Amino acid sequence: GVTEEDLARDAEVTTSVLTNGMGRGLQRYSPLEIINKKNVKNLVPAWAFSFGGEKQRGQEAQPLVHDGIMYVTASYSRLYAIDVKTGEEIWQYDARLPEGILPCCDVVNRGAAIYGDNIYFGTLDAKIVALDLKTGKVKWRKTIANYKEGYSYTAAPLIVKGLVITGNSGGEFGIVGEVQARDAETGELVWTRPVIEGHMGTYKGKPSTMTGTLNATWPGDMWKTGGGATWLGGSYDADTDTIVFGTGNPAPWNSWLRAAGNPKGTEGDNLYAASRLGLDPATGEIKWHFQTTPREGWDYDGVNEVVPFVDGEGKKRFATADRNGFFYVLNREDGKYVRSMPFVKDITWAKGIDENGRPIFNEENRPGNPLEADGKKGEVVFAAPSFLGGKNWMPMAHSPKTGLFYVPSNEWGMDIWNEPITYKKGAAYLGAGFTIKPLYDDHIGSLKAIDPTSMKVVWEYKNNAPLWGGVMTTAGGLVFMGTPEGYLKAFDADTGEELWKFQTGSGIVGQPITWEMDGEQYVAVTSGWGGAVPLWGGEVAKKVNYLNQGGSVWVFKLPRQLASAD
Ligand SMILES: O=C(O)c1cc(C(=O)O)c2c(n1)C(=O)C(=O)c1cc(C(=O)O)[nH]c1-2
Ligand SMILES: [Ca+2]
Repeated sequence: GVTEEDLARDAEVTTSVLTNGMGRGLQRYSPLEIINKKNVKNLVPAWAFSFGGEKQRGQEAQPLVHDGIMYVTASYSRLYAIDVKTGEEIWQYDARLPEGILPCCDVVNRGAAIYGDNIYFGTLDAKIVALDLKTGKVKWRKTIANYKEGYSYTAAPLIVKGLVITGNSGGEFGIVGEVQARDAETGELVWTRPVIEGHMGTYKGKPSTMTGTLNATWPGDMWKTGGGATWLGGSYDADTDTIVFGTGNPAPWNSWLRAAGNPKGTEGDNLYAASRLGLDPATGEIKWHFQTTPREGWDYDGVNEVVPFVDGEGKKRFATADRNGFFYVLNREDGKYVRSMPFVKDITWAKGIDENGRPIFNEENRPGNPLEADGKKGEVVFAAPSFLGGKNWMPMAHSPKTGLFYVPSNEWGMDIWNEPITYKKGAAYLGAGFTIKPLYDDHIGSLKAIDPTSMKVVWEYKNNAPLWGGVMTTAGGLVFMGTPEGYLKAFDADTGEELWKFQTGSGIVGQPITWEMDGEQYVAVTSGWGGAVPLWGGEVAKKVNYLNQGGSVWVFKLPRQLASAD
């Protein structure tokens, strides 16, 4: 079976991909260099596999490869085991979702996790399932939360020291964000860590510690339905033995309902929504927090992946590119702010970031309070980035070789306004309206190579449609990324020059991987347009409504005889 040591070495071992992120640090970097800048043009398809049915919605998964089998999840909470040599199906599992599930942003699933003889994945009805790797038989199935209250699940689980660690989704329904750890063998809960102040964590079935201080940064009872969904899963920094989870938007979106009126210092910050939390994997206790958007009011979820790396000065850091448009470097020991830069162009909501990492707000760019207007609709503001973010869920990659981060971003804005809202269990809890708009005629998507030490953009690749897929980089000097237009592309990691592309037949919102088999290097990515853009993208959704849906995984290889060819 797969051990903790195997997971710890996943970033270095090139013959398998056992974890989300190609290593629990989520660098999405492969030391493989069989495919390089010169020969990448000879990359050809090896096989493709269809997920079948009418269920062709967004395919956001990262595949895994282990012991001759590819494991890949698909929309509507399905999981496939495929012979990695031939592309033939070995088994499939369909979670058969109940009526009435409430995912905010398409029926996506971002991937699975392998440990022991099991594979684990979460389903849209907020359950976590353990399946036998060889047969696909269910070993156990546990409830993360009640889907009827608006909870769902879309992320890849994280495995650390025999624990299956999951977050939750539902920030648009007034749920409470939480991280849970289960015994991988039995599925029994070991600890829970709610992320909103005032809620009680548990350890082995007993109350552990309260998160924060009751009513310190939330007015009245608003903490009870405060959001902060931990919907993108976490990373693990082995050097400091810390699990890092981001937390989503506070609920409701209307930030006037979460405002101060509270004399205790950090009034109305709404901790720990729109934050990053460093957790102790053994107990779920919070070691540190860093809030990117206090009293968030534009739907800037703070869930983005936190990636441990070593910077140009040899210091151990974390990097994270927030939905709010700023790229942050944090200290690895305590999560303290080190430096930041805007990574999209026309940020309106903040003038910048102060020396403590706190945004310097443009208060006039906060959507207005309905109570200061006609009581029904507050003042409309045009804000950028749009609520879908300078960067949404799609993960960046880091190359220790170039030292750069490759950040998939989008340049767009929105009209946004607030409305009154009261909480009703299982109903949308926004108190806001919005229309997303492009900022430039020729592009929305922008892949940026960012130097995390000098804080400069080294190169940029502009894409017409918004980017919605993950990025991967390799020691061969390459960056791989898919586009909604359907291409998987390879770029020169130093210059951004496009070196190869292949049309997969539907938009790519998946996450590429690479591995080595019989001395040849392979690349795989899922294809199938979807996710939040077609559902929530306003004028941008109209602009890209010609894109076709799909549902497949594509596998490419560099044939041995073409590895040295010009
Ligand atoms: O607050 C939440 O619980 C939550 C969950 C999810 C999700 O689980 O997919 C998304 C969002 N928020 C969100 O704000 C968002 O823009 C988004 C985009 C996507 C996607 O897969 O395209 N999911 C989500
Ligand atoms: Ca959200």
